[in-house]
Amino acid sequence: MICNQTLGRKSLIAVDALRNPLEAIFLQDRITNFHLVAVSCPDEQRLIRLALQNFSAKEIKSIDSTEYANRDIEVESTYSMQDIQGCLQRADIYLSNPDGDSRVGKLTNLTNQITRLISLMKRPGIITPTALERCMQIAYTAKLNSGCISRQVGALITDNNFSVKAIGWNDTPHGHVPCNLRNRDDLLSGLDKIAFSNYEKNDETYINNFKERNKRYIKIAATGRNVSYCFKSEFNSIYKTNNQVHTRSLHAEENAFLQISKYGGQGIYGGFLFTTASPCELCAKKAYQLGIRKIFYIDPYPGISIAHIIEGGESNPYMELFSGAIGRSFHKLYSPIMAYKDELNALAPEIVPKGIPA
Ligand SMILES: Nc1ccn([C@H]2C[C@H](O)[C@@H](COP(=O)(O)O)O2)c(=O)n1
Repeated sequence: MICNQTLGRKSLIAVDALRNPLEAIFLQDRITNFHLVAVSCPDEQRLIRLALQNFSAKEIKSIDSTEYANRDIEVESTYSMQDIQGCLQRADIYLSNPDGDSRVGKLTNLTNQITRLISLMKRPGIITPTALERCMQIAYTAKLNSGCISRQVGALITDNNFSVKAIGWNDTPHGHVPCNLRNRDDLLSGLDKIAFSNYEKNDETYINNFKERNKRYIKIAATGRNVSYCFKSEFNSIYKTNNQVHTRSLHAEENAFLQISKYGGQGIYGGFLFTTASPCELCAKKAYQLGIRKIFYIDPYPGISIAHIIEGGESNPYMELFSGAIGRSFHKLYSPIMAYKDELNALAPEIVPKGIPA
């Protein structure tokens, strides 16, 4: 919020539209009261809406090829091009706009969310977080524990009253060394033996491929960086596959489900799953089988798990895009500047009732 000196009024500034995550990070790092707001809706709704606005299938394909282009990190222009997915992952606030109708007067759902947000920006702590925000914030915090070098995901399971039953993040099984703490040179020079599997240490095809791929990282190792690696990528590069099963980590959702089997707890039939990335096919099957009723998510994880698993059969869990503040914006918007009681008292001079000695 800035003060417009000519009019003597406070203003909020909306920048429309940021589509590059580095641009967004630049502003997030420099402006304390900057909130990166992602307005999104389920993909099928997005397509309906574009069609309602008379975009042809060809035009939609062309927009998508720019906004959701495949990224090659070795090409310099990658860092300045549009990357909606990258921006979604960096957002501080998510607004969900699932209505098929895009006429402004009809956007009550979106308008309500924006009104709430502006009230919080003007007066942090004026209301408390929603149950969805509270729960997703826990999942969001949990994800930072992940030692996965590809993507960090956090998950939370609650019953249908939002009472927390388990949390999880994607990581290797307890006892295995997480990927961020392993390095290529240790495997090749036979150090840190416990960190590597017998397969990695002994399979000739794997080792030969690994040595070949290692050449590109030699310069980086010389700078002192820990050159860790993703086993899934190494393995898939040999057999020219893209098999997710080879990830060393348990998925965040799976880990949360397993906490209950491991340490005991309450059944979660009919409960809710909060996850920072929508579930893959394997986790979607587990959630379905466990009788999870609603799945709240932030990033759509690529794949067919929603259409193929979640929407199949007749006891479908309901998928809901998360809406609300997360991470640093959660703290900024919900931390009152001073206790509200003190603010009211400071504004209203005390009245001493008659008859009571001062
Ligand atoms: N719903 C999801 C999606 C992914 N992951 C985790 C598993 C791997 O650790 C990592 C894989 O990310 P990527 O497929 O981007 O390599 O993310 C997860 O825990 N839950």
